[in-house]
Formats: sequence, structure tokens, C-alpha cells
Amino acid sequence: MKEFIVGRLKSLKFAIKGCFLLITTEHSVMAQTSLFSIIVFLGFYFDISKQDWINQTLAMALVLGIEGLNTAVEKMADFIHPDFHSRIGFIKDIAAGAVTFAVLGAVTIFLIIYLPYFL
Ligand SMILES: Nc1ncnc2c1ncn2[C@@H]1O[C@H](COP(=O)(O)OP(=O)(O)OP(=O)(O)O)[C@@H](O)[C@H]1O
Repeated sequence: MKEFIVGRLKSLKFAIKGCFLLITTEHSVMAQTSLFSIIVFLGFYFDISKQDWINQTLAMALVLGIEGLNTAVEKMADFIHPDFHSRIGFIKDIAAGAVTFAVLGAVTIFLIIYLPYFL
């Protein structure tokens, strides 16, 4: 049992390190976290409902989570095959496409929540 807990804590430490690496080294994640800070500010400013906090938190987590996986795919592709190859291009394009789906969903949710405050 002790081994299990120590193992999980170690994994958590590496996972938090991964979050830190994403935020401090990846420009796309930096841009997204900056934008999300503004969204969180707007949440407090307009005193949005509990349900809207849940909705926007899920939207932001989804974008950052998929962006993180996209970054991992890009890094792995660059490591395995640093030269230009159409299959690497395809893999990177569909990974970026996955992020785009999440971003479109998140933008839709943000518009549903905040547009009424600006109309
Ligand atoms: N080795 C490669 N072979 C073929 N096409 C590639 C290759 N590397 C990149 N590409 C093409 O360039 C696009 C951008 O790739 P890149 O790795 O620069 O990602 P990015 O989205 O610009 O990420 P970042 O800004 O985080 O570096 C890919 O989606 C793909 O179409």
C-alpha cells in the first residue's frame, strides 16, 4: 500500500512538472493560458453562475489537455523523424485538428456565456 501511494505521488510530481513545462515552454499554451486568465477575470467580473463556471472550466481544461497531447505528438514526431515526411505532416495535421475541435467548442461556450453581457 505504501509503495502504491509513493508511486502515485511520484507520478503526480512528474505530471505537475509536465504542466509547468507546457506553460513555460510552449507558445501555444502560453497564449491559451493568457486568454483563459482573461476569461476567468470575466467570470468574476460578471459574477457568472456556478453552472457557467463548470462549463467554462471544462472548456478550458479540454483545450489545454488536447493542446498538451498535440505538443507531445509533435515532439515525438520530431524526435522519431526529424526530416520532412508527408506522413509526419499528416500526423501533425490531425493532432492540430483535434485541438481545433476543442477550441471551436470552447469559443462557442464562451460566446454563449459572455455575449449576452455585451449586447
Ligand atoms: N517533419 C515534417 N514533415 C512534414 N510536414 C511537417 C513536418 N513538420 C511540420 N510539418 C507541417 O507543418 C505543420 C506545423 O508543424 P509544427 O511542428 O511546426 O507545429 P506547430 O503547430 O507550428 O507547433 P509549434 O508552434 O508548437 O511548433 C504541421 O501540421 C505539418 O503540416
